[in-house]
Amino acid sequence: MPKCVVAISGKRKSGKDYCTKLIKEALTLKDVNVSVVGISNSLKEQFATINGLNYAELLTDGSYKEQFRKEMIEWGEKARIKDSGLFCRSAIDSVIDSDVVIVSDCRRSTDYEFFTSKYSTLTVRIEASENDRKQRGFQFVAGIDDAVSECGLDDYECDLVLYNSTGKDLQTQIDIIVLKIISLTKMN
Ligand SMILES: Nc1ncnc2c1ncn2[C@@H]1O[C@H](COP(=O)(O)OP(=O)(O)OP(=O)(O)O)[C@@H](O)[C@H]1O
Repeated sequence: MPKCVVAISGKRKSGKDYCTKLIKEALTLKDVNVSVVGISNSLKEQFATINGLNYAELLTDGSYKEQFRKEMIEWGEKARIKDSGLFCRSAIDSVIDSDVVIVSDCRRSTDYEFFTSKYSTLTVRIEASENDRKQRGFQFVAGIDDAVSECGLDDYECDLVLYNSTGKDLQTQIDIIVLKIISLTKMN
């Protein structure tokens, strides 16, 4: 069972994956046994298994994923109504022996409820200016960026906020988060 779950959220192109990678590298340098999982990957894996599809292709942004996108979203919503923790559970079950698990894409309050109720969890919000996000490829899409799947955690009070914008000292913030994670692993 993980000693610490780092549950990351943030708007599109805020840098969730980028910061996850930096946190993972910094923890690995300190000999911490750490894994990274994604809730949306867990959804895609289950959808692929049930429908006999190519999971690896569903992970890419190509036309294969686009063919199944709508159906996959609808299936995921129905599955979440029955069991809101389904994809969180299957994501973390795959790495249950790691001391630290970073969940790189929490989007809904039910995701945070799942992890905080079961594990010693550090909730981390990645913040970036809209300008920086746009430079990283963000474009507002109605129906996506104003939906619960993107805004569900906007008002959640996370334990830590990481400012990943131009002019912010990201590395110092990563160092602080890493110390906090290590202290949590020592308490459990
Ligand atoms: N501090 C940074 N310095 C340089 N490049 C960055 C920084 N933060 C993010 N990026 C780049 O911006 C792009 C988007 O970042 P990333 O994929 O981490 O965002 P995300 O929040 O995971 O996006 P999405 O919500 O679409 O999954 C990537 O190409 C990443 O390498």
